[in-house]
Amino acid sequence: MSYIALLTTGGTIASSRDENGISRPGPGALGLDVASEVKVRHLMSKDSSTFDFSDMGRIADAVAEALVDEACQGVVVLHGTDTMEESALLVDLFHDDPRPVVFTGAQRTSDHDAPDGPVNVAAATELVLDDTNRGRGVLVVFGGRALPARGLSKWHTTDLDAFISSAEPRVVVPRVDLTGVRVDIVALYPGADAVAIEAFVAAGTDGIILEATGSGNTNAQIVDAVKNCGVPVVVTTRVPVGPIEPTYGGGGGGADLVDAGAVFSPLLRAGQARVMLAVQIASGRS
Ligand SMILES: NC(=O)C[C@H](N)C(=O)O
Repeated sequence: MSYIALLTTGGTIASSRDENGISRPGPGALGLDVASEVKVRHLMSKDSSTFDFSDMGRIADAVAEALVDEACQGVVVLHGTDTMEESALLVDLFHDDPRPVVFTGAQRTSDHDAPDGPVNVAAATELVLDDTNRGRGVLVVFGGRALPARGLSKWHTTDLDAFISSAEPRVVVPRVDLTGVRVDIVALYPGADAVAIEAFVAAGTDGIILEATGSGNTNAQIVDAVKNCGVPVVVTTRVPVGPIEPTYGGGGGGADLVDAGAVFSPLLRAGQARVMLAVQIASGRS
């Protein structure tokens, strides 16, 4: 009999609040009425902000393992919203199977008066069962919308419609292990200097994501630090929406960053640009 594989990882959807109102993921009931054609596998019970590359790799492995069975129609992954964009992208990069993989979660805990988790899970399972979603890669179903994982970012801390997506074209790459890869994100702002870049290089970073201002701009000190850092540098922006382009000069513009050796991420924001660069670094090693 065919079925949907449901992988749980924790997050608010699996959380309840203690007497002080603090939310913590628990191993117990998700408050869901899962249909009999759903096979649940509890992977972990963590807040997604605590995830590292090995946790994300475990999720990618579990998705691949679930899809080994031909009777599995697709996979739903329950995941915290804080880093869903990173895990969903990692799974999407390796997902070369037409069956849908859908991430979802919740903004409200399962003990909330009006939890959003059950509706999101129902929407995610419906999406897996709809054949028109075959071949679309990894999707995120949340707050009434289905978005591609590629280009996803969390745009609202509490709204039930928590994500936006810039829908980059999909490219699938061979699976790699990210263990031991270190990619750091440097936030840029007026007056930023080389200290963070130099500290990450001293700590042994393999690559740096610059979360630049505007369409991908900064100042001459950062451009100099990029020129001298000796590791790959990818430029993204702190602006939530819009293309990232090297269209400015003047010493600290995006065009100067490119001249200094940086590469632009046309749409991905920092979290996903970091996963993408880590996969590229790991692929170069294997
Ligand atoms: N809404 C959520 O799921 C947030 C939670 N901190 C998590 O990412 O695990």
